[in-house]
Amino acid sequence: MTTVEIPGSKSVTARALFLAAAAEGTTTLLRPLRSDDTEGFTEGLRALGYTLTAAPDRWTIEGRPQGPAHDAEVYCRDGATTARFLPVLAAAGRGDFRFDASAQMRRRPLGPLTEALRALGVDLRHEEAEGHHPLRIAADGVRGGSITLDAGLSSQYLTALLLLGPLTEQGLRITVTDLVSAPYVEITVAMMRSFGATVTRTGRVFEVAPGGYRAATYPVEPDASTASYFFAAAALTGRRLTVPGLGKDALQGDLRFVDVLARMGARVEVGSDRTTVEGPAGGRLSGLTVDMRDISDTMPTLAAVAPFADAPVRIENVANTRVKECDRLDACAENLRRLGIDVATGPDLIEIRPGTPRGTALASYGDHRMVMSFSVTGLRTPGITFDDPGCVRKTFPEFHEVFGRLREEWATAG
Ligand SMILES: O=C(O)C1=C[C@@H](OP(=O)(O)O)[C@@H](O)[C@H](O)C1
Ligand SMILES: C=C(OP(=O)(O)O)C(=O)O
Repeated sequence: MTTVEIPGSKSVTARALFLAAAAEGTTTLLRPLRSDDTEGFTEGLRALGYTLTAAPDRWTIEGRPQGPAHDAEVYCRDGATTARFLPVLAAAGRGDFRFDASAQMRRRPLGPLTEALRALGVDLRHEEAEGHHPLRIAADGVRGGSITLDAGLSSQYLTALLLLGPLTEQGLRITVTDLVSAPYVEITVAMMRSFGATVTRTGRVFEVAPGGYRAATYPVEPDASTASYFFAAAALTGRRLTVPGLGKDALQGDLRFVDVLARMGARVEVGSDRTTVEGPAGGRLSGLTVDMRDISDTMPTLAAVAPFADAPVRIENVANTRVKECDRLDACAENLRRLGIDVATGPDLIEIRPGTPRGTALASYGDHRMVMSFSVTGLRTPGITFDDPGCVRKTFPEFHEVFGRLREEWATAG
């Protein structure tokens, strides 16, 4: 049996960094993710005037409940958590702030979030395209109140506003008209409570009380989206693989990817503090139709193993994957076609037909998930290469070493 240690969750690390910065007192994060996204987040916090000490598995952050207090420029790199959460932290402070991001992140929308901030009285201006980075905020605190939000394109808009709630004078009442990636909001609410905030949800209405956050010692759980590549690898090769640290109490919805693998014929055990997947003999997977609106970061993982199923794999309700690091529906379709697989896409779906992939050069699209997903295909298809394998640095800089060791272990075991 194989055990793979997965690095910390990007989503949990980003939220913990925000909460630590906003809290009264000194927070310690245990086993945070060290990757381009989280380094971008800490670099942004430092630019905003926060003090962080980063030993490898232990970061400490001095909170500043009054928020950033001097003018600053922040470069958010490719990270949407950085690009969507930090402007909100700045808005709660005082000063003139400018935020910019990479070309990839500049293309990704944040209009519903910046509109909501304006509705709350924040003086915010997009420098170039409306609803996109770069942007300027002349911050003078946020009074709070009631807003309506469409989070149908990204749950991160709602997460950012929820995080802001306790930092407002009067609290926030957010009525959500649509919500994609809903489990990420559950992570947000659970973590806000761990840092002392009061949040309630009644159907589509979230209420957040004022009163700030309290520092905590916070252990970061392993990243469930990253774990999906290893679970898929076991499913595809008929092996048994365990990921410690992700069990029944895990915060991340992406762990539900193992339920998809179970429907495809894998044996899945979700224990109190670990999850094990055992692929069917010979990796003979079943086809299926699955709605991935809640867990769409794992859509490319499924797309990459789908050709090996005995019937079509149809993934529905994933329109939002078109506004990620790349247009993931088109990118997956292009790469599957390069592998010789028959595939169809619609505005919000992809259908992959069974086939035998032929090894070839694939396009990375600067998207870590494209590279990690099709590396799994490579377990059964020799000769797959990528034009930009290093883009895994966004969430898992050591991916190729760790995945390579797994390949070797399995090759030796026969
Ligand atoms: O809040 C978060 O940490 C995230 C939310 C999801 O984004 P969307 O809500 O934009 O789908 C997910 O895809 C992203 O990787 C991380
Ligand atoms: C979409 C992703 O990242 P983000 O939105 O946080 O940039 C991802 O990690 O797949």
